[in-house]
Amino acid sequence: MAGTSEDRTVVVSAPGKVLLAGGYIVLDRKHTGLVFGLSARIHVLAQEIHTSAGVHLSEIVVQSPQFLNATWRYGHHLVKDGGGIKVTQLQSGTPVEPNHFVETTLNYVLTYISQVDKSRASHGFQPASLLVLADNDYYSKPKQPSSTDRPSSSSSTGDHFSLSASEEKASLSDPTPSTKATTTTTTTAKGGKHSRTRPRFRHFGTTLRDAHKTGLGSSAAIVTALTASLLAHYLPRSLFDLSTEQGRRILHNLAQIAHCSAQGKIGSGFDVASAVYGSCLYRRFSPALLSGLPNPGEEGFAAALAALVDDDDSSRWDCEVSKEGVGLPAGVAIRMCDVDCGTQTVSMVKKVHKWRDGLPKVAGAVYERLQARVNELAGVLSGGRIGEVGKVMGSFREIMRSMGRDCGAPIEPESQEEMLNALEKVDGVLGTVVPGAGGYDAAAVVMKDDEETEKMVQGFLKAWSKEHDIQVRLMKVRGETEGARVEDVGEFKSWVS
Ligand SMILES: Nc1ncnc2c1ncn2[C@@H]1O[C@H](COP(=O)(O)OP(=O)(O)OP(=O)(O)O)[C@@H](O)[C@H]1O
Ligand SMILES: C[C@@](O)(CCOP(=O)(O)O)CC(=O)O
Repeated sequence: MAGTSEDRTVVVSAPGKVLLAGGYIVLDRKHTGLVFGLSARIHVLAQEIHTSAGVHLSEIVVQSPQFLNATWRYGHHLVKDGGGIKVTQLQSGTPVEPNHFVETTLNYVLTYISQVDKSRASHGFQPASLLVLADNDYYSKPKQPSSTDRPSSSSSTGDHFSLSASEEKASLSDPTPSTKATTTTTTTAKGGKHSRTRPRFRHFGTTLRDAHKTGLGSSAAIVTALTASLLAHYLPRSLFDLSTEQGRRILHNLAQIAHCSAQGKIGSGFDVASAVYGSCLYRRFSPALLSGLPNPGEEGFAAALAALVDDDDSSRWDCEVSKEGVGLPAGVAIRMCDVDCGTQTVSMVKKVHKWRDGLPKVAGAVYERLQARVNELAGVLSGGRIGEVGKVMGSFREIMRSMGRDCGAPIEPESQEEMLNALEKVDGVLGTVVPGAGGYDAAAVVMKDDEETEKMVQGFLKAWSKEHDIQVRLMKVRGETEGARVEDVGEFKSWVS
């Protein structure tokens, strides 16, 4: 929670997503998608930077301590003719690659703040530090060195499993059970035991560019959490309060606009919607909504942005987020299997759209069939009809596969098909799917939520990995209904300066 008026330290987190059913069709306002929020969250801790007496600093610093070369420093200025606030990345020492999502979000959110809080004109933006902490499942595990070359001491340099200074900070001083590091014991090449500590936010030993994403929607989660933490840090509660319906609407609208701009395209926005609201049946907003908005820095941008974000006319913001009829049966979980690959969604969407535009009637009928499965799946899951999950998911997969064949996009590649078919035979597994756009992103498994099933699935994936010389693993992440939330700063106190 934000503290007193002097202490504006705040942590906001936003969940990742899994579009269980509705990929492609959800790009069309006629249709909806069934999206679940995930327990993997991106947290952003916003705090003031305290400067020594006489030192004047106006930087906003964003840092991702889990990656190499991931500190972005920004200066900012007010652009004439209502062009809003623009940030400029400052370089000192080793050049740092720009972070387009972070920079764009700052442009939009600082502009919005300066427009709705007139006192900003006189006192500007105090320097702030924004720390991004992503749950480990957003990225594939760094490759484990083979047992013969694994160093025997975890302090050796270059060992991705050793603790970086920041990891030590997190794992050693985190006070609550949920943030405590877990210790696992492995057998070394010489047969000795070797303990290593797994911190809550691990260091991936790579730059962000080289990290292997698992496809949980990191950009939507970071844009949403960064937007919310900036709003909560700089604005008084009377202007932004995430616990209210109005606060969530402001967050949703602003994050959607910033995310679309950073992506350079207008996706359906299901990922930002679930980052804000959690699991839901989602109908997209009309893309025309954003067409009249000037770009950051252009004349009239600030006023137009604030008017659009604050617009509560539902005929303009015509997206629909329905949480009713979305849920999971008791004792059932959505889990994810990382295949350590990742997918180029954009090229897949192009192929599907080319096919749809060439054969509108055929495609229309296929989309209708997919929509029927989306609705059925939502009904079966929220109604607790466990016995029907497999059939509905199987039928959804079949139509997606056939659409993929027709348009030449690997929506359910053969390797995934084979693995999922075999996985569905494991006791306790109810259904599987390659979610979202499909391809090689992490696969989703709807399964019984008990230790026995988890063990069997893990055993299956281990054997499958060995047999096929790949790395497939059951991630810790699970479907979760809650959206963006303010976290207890106390849980992050080792990161507060
Ligand atoms: N931990 C992080 N710290 C800072 N920026 C991040 C972090 N994680 C993601 N980003 C930003 O998000 C971008 C990744 O966005 P992209 O759309 O490629 O992936 P994604 O949203 O995870 O994709 P998918 O929907 O397939 O999961 C990065 O280039 C970076 O700008
Ligand atoms: C293809 C699409 O419908 C879903 C993409 O989902 P994902 O990024 O693969 O989870 C695109 C979109 O909805 O923006």
